[in-house]
Amino acid sequence: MTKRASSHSHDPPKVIIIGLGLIGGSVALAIRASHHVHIIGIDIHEPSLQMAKSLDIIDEGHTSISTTVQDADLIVIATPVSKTMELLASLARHPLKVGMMITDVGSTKETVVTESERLFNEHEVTFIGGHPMAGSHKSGVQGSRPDLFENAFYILTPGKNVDTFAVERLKRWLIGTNARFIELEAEQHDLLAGSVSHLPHIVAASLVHQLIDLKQHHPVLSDLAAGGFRDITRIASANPIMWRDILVHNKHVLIPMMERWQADMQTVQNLIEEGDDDRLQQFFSEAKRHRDELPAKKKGAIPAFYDLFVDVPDHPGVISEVTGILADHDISITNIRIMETREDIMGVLRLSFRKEADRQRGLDCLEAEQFNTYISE
Ligand SMILES: NC(=O)C1=CN([C@@H]2O[C@H](COP(=O)(O)OP(=O)(O)OC[C@H]3O[C@@H](n4cnc5c(N)ncnc54)[C@H](O)[C@@H]3O)[C@@H](O)[C@H]2O)C=CC1
Ligand SMILES: O=C(O)C(=O)Cc1ccc(O)cc1
Repeated sequence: MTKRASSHSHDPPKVIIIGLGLIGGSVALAIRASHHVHIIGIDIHEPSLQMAKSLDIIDEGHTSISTTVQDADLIVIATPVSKTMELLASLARHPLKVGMMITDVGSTKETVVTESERLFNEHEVTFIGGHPMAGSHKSGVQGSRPDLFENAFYILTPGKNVDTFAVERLKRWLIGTNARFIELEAEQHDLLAGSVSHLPHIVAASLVHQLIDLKQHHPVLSDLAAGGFRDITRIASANPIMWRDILVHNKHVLIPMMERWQADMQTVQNLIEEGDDDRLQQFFSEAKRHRDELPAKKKGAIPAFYDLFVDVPDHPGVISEVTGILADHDISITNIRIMETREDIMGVLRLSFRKEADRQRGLDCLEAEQFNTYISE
């Protein structure tokens, strides 16, 4: 169902965000940063709406789509994918403004794009699938940031009936994300996201499951599972409902990938059993070569951090001196780690920043205080 525009021409455009979590909130903030708009948030969880309102992410909030959608110029659906499918069906039953646009942010694209093509076939509205390839294992609107997608790939999957002007229009809406837009076929998107994001997520969760079993007999294991284990399993702390939906909607990609994964595990097992040292080493060196070739600074499904290394003399108080200099210049760091203590009693601090600009400012002010800093890719 579509209807003619009814709002007054001087009213700011109306943007509706359905699902005010980490991603919905961050998209709202990015749109607000670049447009004069009225933003309506819709979420079944009332406290999320209140939080979004108090953080000035939305202008008004509602717990159902009801009548609010009819004047919308842009609707962004930012719920777990199965809910997105239901919401698309529900939107198609509502009167919508002619020429308005709907997009989503879900981690899988094919089922959503196919469903939208079926539902909006007769409507004068445009649906373009979207997937910002950045985020976090933390969920909820309180973690929203306008720069969450800065420099990240933001994949758009326009269906076959969508023209290039509509894609440009959506990019303009999302310009405040400062993301790098690329267009892919939904099918290709799901294959690639399956490989770099969905399968690794299953593996991370499965590693944690192994730990649960062993921990029952060896309580000290939790303490030992710091460092590498924490890094490789960080994503297993993400929202289980969201990940359940991703697996359900990317089933046909993930099943063959998991078969391949199991075959690879079997191969490694055979090499160990056969004592084939050469091929075992080859297994690791080939993986290392390809891993080392991955771009270091680009944001992808695994967020990159901007690291700065600082030589520090090994004396008490030096760490607070470094962090104090950064705090004095109002520069936030996301992580700090003592890398090594060298024989010549110098240590190395690794400081992680969220943005390249922050790292550069950090470098400038630490160098000004006579610290030796360097960047290593
Ligand atoms: N978390 C991440 O890092 C990324 C997530 N995505 C995708 O973004 C989408 C949202 O993820 P997050 O923001 O992380 O989740 P979240 O859990 O932070 O937020 C989801 C929000 O949707 C609301 N919601 C659920 N059902 C609803 C319904 N029927 N109507 C209205 N609101 C409803 C929830 O109350 C919640 O506030 C998912 O489809 C996910 O696949 C995409 C890129 C990155
Ligand atoms: O936290 C991380 O490293 C992520 O990989 C976040 C993420 C989760 C789901 C996506 O579809 C995209 C990015």
